[in-house]
Amino acid sequence: MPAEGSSRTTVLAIGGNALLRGGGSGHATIAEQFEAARHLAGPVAGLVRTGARVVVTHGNGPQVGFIKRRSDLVAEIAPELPHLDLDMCVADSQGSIGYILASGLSAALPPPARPVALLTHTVVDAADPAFTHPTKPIGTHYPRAEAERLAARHGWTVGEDAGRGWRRLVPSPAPRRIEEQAAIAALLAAGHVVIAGGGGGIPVVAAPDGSLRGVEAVVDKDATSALLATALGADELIITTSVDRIALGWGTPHQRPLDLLDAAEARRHLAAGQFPEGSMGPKVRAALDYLAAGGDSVLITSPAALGDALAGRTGTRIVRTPAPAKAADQRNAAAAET
Ligand SMILES: NC(=O)OP(=O)(O)O
Repeated sequence: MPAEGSSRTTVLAIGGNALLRGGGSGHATIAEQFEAARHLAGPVAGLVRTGARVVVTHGNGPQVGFIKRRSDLVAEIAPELPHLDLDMCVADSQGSIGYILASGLSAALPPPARPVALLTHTVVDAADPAFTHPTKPIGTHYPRAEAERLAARHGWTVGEDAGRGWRRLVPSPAPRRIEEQAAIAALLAAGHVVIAGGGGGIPVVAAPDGSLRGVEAVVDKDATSALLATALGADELIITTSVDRIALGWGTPHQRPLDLLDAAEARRHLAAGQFPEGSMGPKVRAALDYLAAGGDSVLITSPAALGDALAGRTGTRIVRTPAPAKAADQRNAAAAET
């Protein structure tokens, strides 16, 4: 529970993959996912103990693809069952992942803080060009030939996913508004750890009468996390990913981890192609969106390193204002040696 009068707010984004690591194949058992959630809960509880109000957002890239695939396969043997469009699949994933994360957090949070998983709708623009240009990888990674066979059979768009295999690609429009923003703020003020914006939010478009209609898309959870952090006036956005720190020259003999950089440097490296699409690119772009909207600081690190990163021992911090050159050089040089 935040200290009385505290208004420090942190938005912490967790990738859908983070719960699935237990299974080497990326298909962890449910028990392994609950175990992973218990591991994630420790650093979140640590944040809460510092008095922070914490919103946990999460990805669903693998899970939403599994749910969609299940629905498509069931259609072949039980065609009477309702088909699930992507908005339904995202809603399903928010329920199941929210359940798993809340379970892990419940055990770790200092009383009387309690987690609340909130179904969250993300309003997108019906005219977003992303609807005709699918880029968001979901579900299982396949060898190229298998992905192309499935694409031909089911009418999927498929593409290579950052060197990790081929996956189904779906539209990923930019998030414009979080429908439950005020409810999230109220839950935070009441002392809850709020799990929200899961899977980037249930993708909806708004009709002129204000009603919401689900659409066939999966919104990028880092983009939604940045928008939510901005909307809540959060003091910090933390984006967790598969590495402890981001790096220049990733995968080359000249790879250099980054400890501290400012928004202008990050923008320059992004434009130079240092942060690939489908991998670090969307995370750095989300960080820059948040900083451009007035946020002060973004921390990028892995879930396992989160505790150390919060203590300043690892992680990459991107700050809005120019980092003092000497301090940044010293910290990046030290990072390169580790
Ligand atoms: N929705 C989303 O961006 O999920 P991942 O981060 O798991 O891909």
